[in-house]
Amino acid sequence: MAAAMMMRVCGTFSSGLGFRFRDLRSFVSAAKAAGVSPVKCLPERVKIVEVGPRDGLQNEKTIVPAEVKIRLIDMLSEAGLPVIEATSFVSPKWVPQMADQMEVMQGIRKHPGVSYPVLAPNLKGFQAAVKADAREVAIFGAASELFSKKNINCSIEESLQRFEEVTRAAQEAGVLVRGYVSCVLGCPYEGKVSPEKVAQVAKRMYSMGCYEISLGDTIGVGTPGSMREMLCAVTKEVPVDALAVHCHDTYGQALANILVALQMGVSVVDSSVAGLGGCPYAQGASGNVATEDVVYMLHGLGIQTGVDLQKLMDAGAFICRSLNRRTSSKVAQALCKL
Ligand SMILES: CC(C)(COP(=O)([O-])OP(=O)([O-])OC[C@H]1O[C@@H](n2cnc3c(N)ncnc32)[C@H](O)[C@@H]1OP(=O)([O-])[O-])[C@@H](O)C(=O)NCCC(=O)NCCSC(=O)C[C@@](C)(O)CC(=O)[O-]
Repeated sequence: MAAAMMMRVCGTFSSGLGFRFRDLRSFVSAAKAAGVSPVKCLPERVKIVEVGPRDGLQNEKTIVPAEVKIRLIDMLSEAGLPVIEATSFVSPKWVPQMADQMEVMQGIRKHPGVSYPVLAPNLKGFQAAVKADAREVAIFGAASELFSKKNINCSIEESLQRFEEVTRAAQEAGVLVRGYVSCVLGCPYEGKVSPEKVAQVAKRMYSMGCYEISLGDTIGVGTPGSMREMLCAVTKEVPVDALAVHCHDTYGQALANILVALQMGVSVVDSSVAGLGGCPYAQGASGNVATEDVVYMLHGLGIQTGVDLQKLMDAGAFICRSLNRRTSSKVAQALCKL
């Protein structure tokens, strides 16, 4: 009886197919009433959003040639990643590494069924992205005023107004929009960020038409405890099946934080091949969680991703060779010794 109830409770909350609880608290209460632990619920399939070619490379001091970026994206497509963030349409004065965005977009082999979103902070970036044939863009805001100012040179409110222009234009052009909220578990300039502030910004971005909101622990300070608290607040405002988590691994908490998010019904995870990455405007931010490590954990939990781990590691080895860098993926380090 309890097992059947658990199947029903977990199935509706975490599959992302039929979210019937108003918020996470209702779900947890229902699970407890059924005599089952809500933390045992995991999705059957997770969508991995590979951010290596953008988030992974944007902070590299030496310019990576466009042909290397193109080869990396092609290898990631071959590894079965369903979403690969390809580049950014931002100011080349702010992020010189992404100045070759048009060449990259024109050089990659677009696999059917794979999405290649690009960052677009404003209408100018959106229009350039459309010219480059992007079918999906990502707008990127923050839950911290100081980070917003440092990263995109405007207040949170000004950024949301700019994003509304982008989402309106995108709707007219039939382009999908994903939204990022940065600093959801802490800010390099302001310190603690309140879960309610994160929920408020996420709600605004979801209401203006973002199909998915990626919650960024930009400097990797979160723990499973703060991740749970933040998701409790956000799931009151945005359906859990429209949420993704984007964890940097500065304090070694990323996999644990992702596991908590999965247990709470999130089924979209951002990660970066070889653990490359870091935002140029977030002091102290280290790399994103490595895609290899996320895939290894998910497959170990019996969760499908559609990703071929060996081909993914080949892509990681390729980019590390090109950057003359050791991989940050523990899984790649371990398996390469075999
Ligand atoms: C937003 C701006 C442009 C504002 O920058 P601004 O200087 O305030 O912009 P502006 O409107 O005053 O324009 C200044 C100049 O930039 C140009 N410009 C204006 N817009 C564009 C554009 N889209 N593309 C190309 N050029 C642009 C514009 O044409 C003008 O050129 P000028 O007349 O001087 O020659 C700037 O601050 C910027 O580009 N910031 C991007 C910063 C960035 O890319 N950060 C990293 C990504 S976010 C991140 O990594 C976090 C994330 C997403 O991964 C999640 C997480 O981990 O939390």
